Amino acid sequence: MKVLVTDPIDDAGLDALRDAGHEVETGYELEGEDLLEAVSDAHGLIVRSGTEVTEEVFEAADELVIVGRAGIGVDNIDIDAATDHGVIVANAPEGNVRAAAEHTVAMAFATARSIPQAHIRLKDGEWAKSDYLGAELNGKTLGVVGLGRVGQEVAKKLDSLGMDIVAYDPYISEERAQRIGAELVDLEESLKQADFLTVHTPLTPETEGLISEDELDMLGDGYLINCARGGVVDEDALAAKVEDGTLAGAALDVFAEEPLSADSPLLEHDEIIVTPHLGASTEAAQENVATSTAEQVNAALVGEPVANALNAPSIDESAFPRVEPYIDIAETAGKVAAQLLEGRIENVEVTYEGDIADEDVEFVTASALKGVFEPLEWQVNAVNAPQIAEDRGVDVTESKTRQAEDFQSLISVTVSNDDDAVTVDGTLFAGDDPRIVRVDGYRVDAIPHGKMVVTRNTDEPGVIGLIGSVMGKHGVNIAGMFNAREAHGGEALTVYNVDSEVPDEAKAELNDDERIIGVNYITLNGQS
Ligand SMILES: NC(=O)C1=CN([C@@H]2O[C@H](COP(=O)(O)OP(=O)(O)OC[C@H]3O[C@@H](n4cnc5c(N)ncnc54)[C@H](O)[C@@H]3O)[C@@H](O)[C@H]2O)C=CC1
Ligand SMILES: O=C(O)C(=O)COP(=O)(O)O
Repeated sequence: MKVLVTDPIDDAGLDALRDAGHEVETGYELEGEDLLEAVSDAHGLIVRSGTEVTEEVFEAADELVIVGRAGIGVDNIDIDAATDHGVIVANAPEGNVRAAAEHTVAMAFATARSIPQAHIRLKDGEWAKSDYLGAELNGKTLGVVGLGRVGQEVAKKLDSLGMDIVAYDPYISEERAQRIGAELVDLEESLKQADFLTVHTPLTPETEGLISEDELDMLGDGYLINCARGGVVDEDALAAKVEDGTLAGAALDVFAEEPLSADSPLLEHDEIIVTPHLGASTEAAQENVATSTAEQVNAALVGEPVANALNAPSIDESAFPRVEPYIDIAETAGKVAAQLLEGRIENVEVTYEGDIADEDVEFVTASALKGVFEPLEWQVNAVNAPQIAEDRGVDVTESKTRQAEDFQSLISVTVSNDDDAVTVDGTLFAGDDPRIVRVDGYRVDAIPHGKMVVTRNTDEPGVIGLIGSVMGKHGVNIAGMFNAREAHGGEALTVYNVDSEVPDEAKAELNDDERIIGVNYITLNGQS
């Protein structure tokens, strides 16, 4: 398969992709139409922060299975569009944390001691010793905005250098903050207390412009460090606060627009020191993130779970072998149920009984939903099926019970609306032999395969013969069948495996017979 890599990643990642047999195409300058063209036959796409992966990219990429982000921030990837197109987005959330934290610490020292400014003057032959009187970090207060992986690492490092730590992060627990020696406060308090404020949030609609003029006023004559994302800090307000001498200094690794334009006001002030988004640029970090991303792309391309998928149901790698055999039968049960229901699907319930109830089944439920929607939608997979359910206003419930009546593990998919409900149960015989064992309450033993017909009829002599002869007349060969009935003389249900599609005339002819209650032709190969 083809993996397109549009930002430079370490060779270790490229080698891992090639070793898995993929064709790797690198295109580090690709944009616009060239990017759309290059991605049109790609199965995997790997980016860093330099590529905007927009809806247009997903529209152009019919074969795309996964976008791997060799790093943390995914603000350059339209994840909603990825989900709509059934494409997994996965990042590498661990590999560059230390590098980003070390860079932040370096930037704190660099701004506090004016290292870049003094360096340039000395290179220019000027011994400007008396112009620089720096600030010590020891004994000062560090305000951390966003106490996630990087924020915590920075807090730990600067705590050990004698700083007091206050942090603002509405999504982490007091206990977590305390464990790393940080006091959780609100944003205002963190700004007021901080001598150095460091930003470590993702860029989201909520964090965009989080640090603007008012917040910088609260920081007063402190230092601001941003090695997270450009848009979190208002650059014009920052430049103005440095210009008017309010802020002592700032150190920025990231910018709202990258590469930073040469006429940015941020470049006009010596007190604002800048690096070109170097936080993750260490050999170790790049090797880590490239390897982790390549592994995830390789996994996705063979249908295995993706460890850090951001928009797909996740499965713990160690649990996957136990869950994997149920993925297909869940999808099949969903497909059969959806095709048997009369009218619109309003609810889907997926029930797990027995051993399978002990497992993390998020992916299996998503596969059942894939089965439910596949007869109705073109591009549905386990990534976008939950979203499709939400978009269509379909209520999805999942339930588990450790008790199983007749099977070691049983998966039931029920689709329903106000007027009707159909339940299809599936299991695995001998560990891996998929079977449909109940349809709408009837015990059957059907091998889910290709094309099937489900008939409901009164239980009386000659009906099966009638069905067989009508099928035969229309050239439909019956490959297998399983018949079940409520009670002698009551209603019966028969599942047939057939070798070809059942023409409408055959269905009509059967439906004309008063002994036939219903005939459903079901295909397990995508759309009906
Ligand atoms: N300069 C560089 O090269 C690098 C930049 N980064 C960036 O650093 C940032 C942090 O990365 P991680 O720590 O790994 O992410 P993370 O997801 O582990 O942590 C982010 C933290 O921000 C918090 N947060 C979210 N919204 C918030 C809000 N409105 N106010 C306050 N806190 C909020 C979250 O609760 C979370 O604890 C990301 O933007 C990432 O892209 C990461 C690595 C390298
Ligand atoms: O991992 C992140 O979030 C980073 O910002 C690193 O970006 P990069 O991979 O160096 O473009």
